[in-house]
Amino acid sequence: MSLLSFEPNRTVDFIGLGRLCIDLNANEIHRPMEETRTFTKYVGGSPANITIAMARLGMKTGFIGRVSDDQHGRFITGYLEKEGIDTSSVITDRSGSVTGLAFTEILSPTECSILMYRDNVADFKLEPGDVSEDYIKSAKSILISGTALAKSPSREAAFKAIELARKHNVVVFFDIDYRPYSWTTREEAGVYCGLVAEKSDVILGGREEFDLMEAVHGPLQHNDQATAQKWFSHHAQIVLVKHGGDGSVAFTKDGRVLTGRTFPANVVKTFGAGDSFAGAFIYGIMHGWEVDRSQEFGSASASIVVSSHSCSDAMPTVEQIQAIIDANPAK
Ligand SMILES: Nc1ncnc2c1ncn2[C@@H]1O[C@H](COP(=O)(O)OP(=O)(O)OP(=O)(O)O)[C@@H](O)[C@H]1O
Ligand SMILES: O=C(O)C[C@@H](O)[C@H](O)C(=O)CO
Repeated sequence: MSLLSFEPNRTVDFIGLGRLCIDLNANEIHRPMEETRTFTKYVGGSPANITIAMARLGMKTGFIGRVSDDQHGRFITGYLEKEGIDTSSVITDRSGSVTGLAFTEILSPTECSILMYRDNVADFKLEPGDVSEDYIKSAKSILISGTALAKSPSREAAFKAIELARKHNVVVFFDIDYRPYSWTTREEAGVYCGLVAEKSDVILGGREEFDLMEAVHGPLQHNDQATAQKWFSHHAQIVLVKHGGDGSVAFTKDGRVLTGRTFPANVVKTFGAGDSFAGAFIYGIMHGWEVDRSQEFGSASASIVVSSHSCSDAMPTVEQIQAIIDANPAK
């Protein structure tokens, strides 16, 4: 019995909301960024990556966000359109804002860091007026990423989108996506992410991201099962806790606990695992797959993206993911 019901007669399967940025991934890997001379430019931003993942998997997708009024903003919008993502709610911000830049440093396959330039970014200029009720009610699902809650008016736009989603039976996926550089304090992040988690149908996050919310919306459990029960007392039907190379654990409101395995990877960089996992996991859930099959699909996708230099460009197709699964049958 499916835990979630997606409205059948909707023109859009999935809408992402939040940051549209640019990743500048160091080409000279295995050295500090001080020694890096060249970077490769990709579209980035966690919700953008996840939406691109969904589009690459053949889903009808759209995005609600703002881009800067410059070459970077046009690059991002053009890329989304080439991927078949509807950009009718991607707005060019004309306040002089800039595009968020993520400079990534790849010291080793397991030591990666991101240097974020996010002053005056366009994505935080998203306004409640940019969120169209007609657009929201045209969708089966919407993704809210936690960082969209870090600054106003983006915060209010995200809350408006959630209220409209609830009103029109649009399934709300919440990726906690805690990025310290965008928040004033951890407590602030905990407050707002917790308020969104209370309204969400599916919550994805790492252990420390759930701890962040529980520090405010207490009690602190450091226990995945207890964490899931907490959010089931609100709206959640699925709580998924990501554990990096150790896989993931999914909890369903009807009492199931499902462990997601990982797949072998020639790891180039660790980041991008969460976004690729989320895109393929959500794909599975939206196709009515069992949660554990969706976890497996997400993990296989992540193994491809962590083995790649990029995040968005590397998001795989259904066939590519299935090939990983077929080559690594469960024991
Ligand atoms: N080194 C790895 N090799 C193979 N699969 C991995 C690896 N790291 C993560 N994964 C897969 O990706 C999923 C999500 O990874 P993780 O828990 O690191 O998410 P995250 O912290 O959100 O990632 P990100 O670094 O993109 O923010 C894991 O549950 C696992 O299935
Ligand atoms: O989400 C960000 O702002 C950074 C991403 O663009 C980057 O690709 C990443 O860290 C993915 O996990």
